[in-house]
Amino acid sequence: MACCSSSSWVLKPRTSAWSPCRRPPSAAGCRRSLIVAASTSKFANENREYVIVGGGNAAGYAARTFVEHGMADGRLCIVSKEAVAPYERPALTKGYLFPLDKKPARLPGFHTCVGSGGDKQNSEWYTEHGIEVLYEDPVVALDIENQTLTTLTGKILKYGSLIISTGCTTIRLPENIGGFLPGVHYIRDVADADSLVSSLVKAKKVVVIGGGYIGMEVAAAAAGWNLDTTVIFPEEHIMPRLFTPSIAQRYEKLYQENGMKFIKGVLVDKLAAGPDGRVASVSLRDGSIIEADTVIVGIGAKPVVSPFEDIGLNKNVGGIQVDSLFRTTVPGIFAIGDVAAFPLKIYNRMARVEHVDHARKSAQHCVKTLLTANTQPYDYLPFFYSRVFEYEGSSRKVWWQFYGDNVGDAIEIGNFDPKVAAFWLNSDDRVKGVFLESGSPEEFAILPTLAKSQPVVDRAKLQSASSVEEALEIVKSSL
Ligand SMILES: Cc1cc2nc3c(=O)[nH]c(=O)nc-3n(C[C@H](O)[C@H](O)[C@H](O)COP(=O)(O)OP(=O)(O)OC[C@H]3O[C@@H](n4cnc5c(N)ncnc54)[C@H](O)[C@@H]3O)c2cc1C
Ligand SMILES: NC(=O)c1ccc[n+]([C@@H]2O[C@H](COP(=O)([O-])OP(=O)(O)OC[C@H]3O[C@@H](n4cnc5c(N)ncnc54)[C@H](O)[C@@H]3O)[C@@H](O)[C@H]2O)c1
Ligand SMILES: O=C1O[C@H]([C@@H](O)CO)C(O)=C1O
Repeated sequence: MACCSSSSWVLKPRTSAWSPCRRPPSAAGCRRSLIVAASTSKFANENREYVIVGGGNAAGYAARTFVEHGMADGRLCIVSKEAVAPYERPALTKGYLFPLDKKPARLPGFHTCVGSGGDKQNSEWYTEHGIEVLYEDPVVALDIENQTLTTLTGKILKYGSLIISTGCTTIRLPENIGGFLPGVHYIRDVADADSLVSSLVKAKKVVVIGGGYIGMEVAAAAAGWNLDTTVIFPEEHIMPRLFTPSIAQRYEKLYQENGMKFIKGVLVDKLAAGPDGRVASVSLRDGSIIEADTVIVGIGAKPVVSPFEDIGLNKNVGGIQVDSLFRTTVPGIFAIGDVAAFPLKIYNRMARVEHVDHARKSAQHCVKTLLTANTQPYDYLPFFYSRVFEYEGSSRKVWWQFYGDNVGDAIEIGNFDPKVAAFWLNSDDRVKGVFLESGSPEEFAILPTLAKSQPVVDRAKLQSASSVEEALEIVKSSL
């Protein structure tokens, strides 16, 4: 069989609307055409038809979609800053931090796409599918005119189409207040998680700074290690961007029952080192000092836009601006996952979503658009979740999911025994967002339909529901 296109390694024109041949190439055929084209090119061996920058969650799902379309073999290159093949990042603050005697998750156990029931794509999987992966060699420069990328080690990669999936990086406390001391941890990748585990094995007093996702997941993990743990954050309650004060209070009580201490409404002034140079204490703006041998900081993340600023950024939500097909303002260049500022069609606004469901779905949608005649706009329903206290022997596992938009008034039903639900209604009594803790699989499964359909409900009837089951029935019957 002839290769899909004898010109498959001749770079395509930079248009986001080109439609390549869709016949699956034979692996051998494609590799032959690579050798022929490369030897005649000015950029010998440097031409790549499709390049993905970033080897994270979105990249793993994008690679799978290339394979599904028969367009990976000999055509796709992933340039990664990390040393390992793409993995399901959420595991790092969940199974990865289980106590060492409670079977913690380790690679290769959670490479993408196992988090959604797909193949475990380890490094051999990429080799077998003819995908070139450049590890530990971040991209440091982009030349839009010449369609080239430069990596840290000096490789110059000429691309046909480029997908940027550089994700986010952790926001750090400044060095001059002790944010870089030994024993102070941030957690974004598997190397960070390993470093944290090496501190936890000898830790006695842990301070967690930040009351968001990282703070709550890492604090729950520290409880599993039976460590004296204090969580410090500037707001009134945990998870301030999503939880209502009342929902937060229920979770805080559960954490306190597991030995956690909270210091709320205060900012950190300084982290100080002991005689061994490691962090020894955390001073707060109110003058108090808390001893700590291990500090974990989770104060948010920011999109990694460098060195891609010239492509066009979104001023309001940050990140690289794309349209509903993940096309940037430069033809042939796309952005997906945490770094992409995209039109959130359902709410008619631009958004950046720093959660794994969007990373997976944006990757699939973008690659489908690139490889087929797809012109269907991305129509995303925001989905966030967390799971804590999952380790064997924990007295109470916690699993919540949220779909939609947390705008308007929240109506809360249930006693956290273990279920609780919340429904956000706008001024027209339309359901905008739904939250559920410890629901059954069937109950969780109905949530996206409720949030997507946004039914108008009888507010008084919903408020008087005596159980989560009854409340869900009321909303379902309004569809
Ligand atoms: C600890 C943790 C736990 C999380 N848990 C959950 C959860 O439970 N549920 C949920 O919905 N979401 C969770 N998230 C968020 C979720 O992991 C992200 O939304 C998702 O990983 C985004 O995928 P991405 O591919 O856009 O970015 P990432 O997965 O961050 O991948 C980006 C990759 O690009 C690399 N990179 C950056 N710059 C360059 C460069 N110049 N050249 C080459 N490579 C580069 C990075 O090293 C990284 O490997 C969690 C995040 C973290 C950090
Ligand atoms: N289950 C999940 O979806 C999940 C889990 C872990 C991480 N993540 C992702 O990882 C990234 C980082 O998470 P995160 O928890 O760091 O961010 P976050 O935005 O969820 O929480 C940041 C928290 O930091 C605190 N804070 C902010 N500035 C501070 C300061 N100067 N001093 C002290 N506290 C301060 C606030 O309490 C705030 O709630 C995000 O993209 C997040 O979506 C998601
Ligand atoms: O989405 C997820 O993927 C990982 C894990 O399931 C992979 O095995 C995890 O902990 C999630 O929350």
